[in-house]
Amino acid sequence: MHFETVIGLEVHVELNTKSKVFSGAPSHFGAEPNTNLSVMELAHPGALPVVNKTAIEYAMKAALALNMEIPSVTRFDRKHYFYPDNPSAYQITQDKEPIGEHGHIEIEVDGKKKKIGITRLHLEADAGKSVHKDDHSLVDLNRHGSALVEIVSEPDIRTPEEAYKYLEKLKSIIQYTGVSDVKMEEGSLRADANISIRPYGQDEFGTKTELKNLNSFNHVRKGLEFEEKRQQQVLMSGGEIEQETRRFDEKSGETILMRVKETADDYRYFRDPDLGPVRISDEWRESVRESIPVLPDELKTRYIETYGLPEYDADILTLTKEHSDFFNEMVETHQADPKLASNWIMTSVNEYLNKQQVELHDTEITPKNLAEMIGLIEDGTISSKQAKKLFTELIKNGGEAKETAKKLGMEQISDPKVLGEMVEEVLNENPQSIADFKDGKDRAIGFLVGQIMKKSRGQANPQMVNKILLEEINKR
Ligand SMILES: Nc1ncnc2c1ncn2[C@@H]1O[C@H](COP(=O)(O)OP(=O)(O)OP(=O)(O)O)[C@@H](O)[C@H]1O
Ligand SMILES: [Mg+2]
Ligand SMILES: [Mg+2]
Repeated sequence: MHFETVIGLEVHVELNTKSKVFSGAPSHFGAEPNTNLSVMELAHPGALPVVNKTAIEYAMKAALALNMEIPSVTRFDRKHYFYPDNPSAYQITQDKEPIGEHGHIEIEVDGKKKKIGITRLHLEADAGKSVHKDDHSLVDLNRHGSALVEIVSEPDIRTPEEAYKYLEKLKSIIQYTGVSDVKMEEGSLRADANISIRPYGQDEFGTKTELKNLNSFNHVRKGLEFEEKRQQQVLMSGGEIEQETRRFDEKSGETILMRVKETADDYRYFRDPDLGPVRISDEWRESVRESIPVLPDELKTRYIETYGLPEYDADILTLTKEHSDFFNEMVETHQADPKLASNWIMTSVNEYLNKQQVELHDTEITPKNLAEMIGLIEDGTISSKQAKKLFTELIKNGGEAKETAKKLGMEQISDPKVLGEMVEEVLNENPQSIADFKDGKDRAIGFLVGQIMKKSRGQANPQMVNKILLEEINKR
């Protein structure tokens, strides 16, 4: 039997507001445990929430960037559950009237574009953290009450690869808006994946399982691939899928049962009586819309249409804001050739970042020195082989391209007189190669060029060597 996979993603994004969503306590990452607190987070009797206006605006910004509609009134509800890191025993969230609804983003898989619907985006208070040590548990409430948005996709995703692309695109859009750092490793972006399968042609969805503990987009993809196969095996062997929450185990690459959901959780949602409705006027919504910077899709089109870049390049350059800002500055401020700039960023720069597991701002390469370096290749001052070495030096230790090239003794020899003498010497030393070339063995030229490069310790300008060499051979 053939099955179709159905996937829906829940993504939590922590907003980078200075203070928490319902109190004035600070909310920066990395503080000493239990220092980002106020009476609100501790749920002291009588503590009252006040909604953070910036958090509302950031949530609106994210919603608009995701093509969502924003209603004129949005409200807050209490979602109840007991947990040691939740002193009030409820979470302030939004149930029926979220800030954003009916959005979508466009992804591309194997050259095919596809729209993935986004059901809703709502604003809520993040939870605290329990840290388990030996035989006891510690509670850190620093994250408790930080402004969090949950972005819920429609079950429109059909493959683990589409899920990966959706996350990549969502992350890049949110990053461009500037409302979150979207760093999975710091917990400012977290994803849960819901997945079910059904026989092809069947209308109803199958029973879904929910994957948690996904620490990277790669794990999302791997976890979904495993789960897809596991569910198929269960159905093929006559079993039934249980509605379960499972976690992804990175060591084995398998998903492991955490708990079975027999019924829907009873959160006893009700309107938070301490928080009034938030009214969103057309003017407010439109002023937030205007504050949204150019988003990756628009930038991508601009790269293709204005700079003539292939779609492939444009995609990679717009994956992070840091990359496209870097590229823009190379091209606009330092007049680098767009295609050459793109090539260097996509290959050498990205290879270095992947290998060292760092980000652009952690390195010493700048739009200025990379653009200068490309200029040196273009005007023949350095060879492309030398450029590779110079690049490594620049990205590690920085410096101006020209000066660094000089320091590394890299300037190319382009003086025809000096090159002419070298050609002369090499030809005199290798009469057999000249004869071979005249017999039609083109490979002899390569050998001769190699000898000249060797003589010049790699500094001769190869194009000029080629030209002079051919001229001289033809004279003999
Ligand atoms: N049969 C299904 N197969 C795969 N995905 C599904 C299926 N039904 C729903 N989904 C997806 O599961 C997700 C459900 O998220 P939602 O936040 O609405 O509910 P929840 O996870 O049950 O609630 P909570 O946020 O309290 O955990 C959505 O992304 C939705 O598209
Ligand atoms: Mg949810
Ligand atoms: Mg869920």
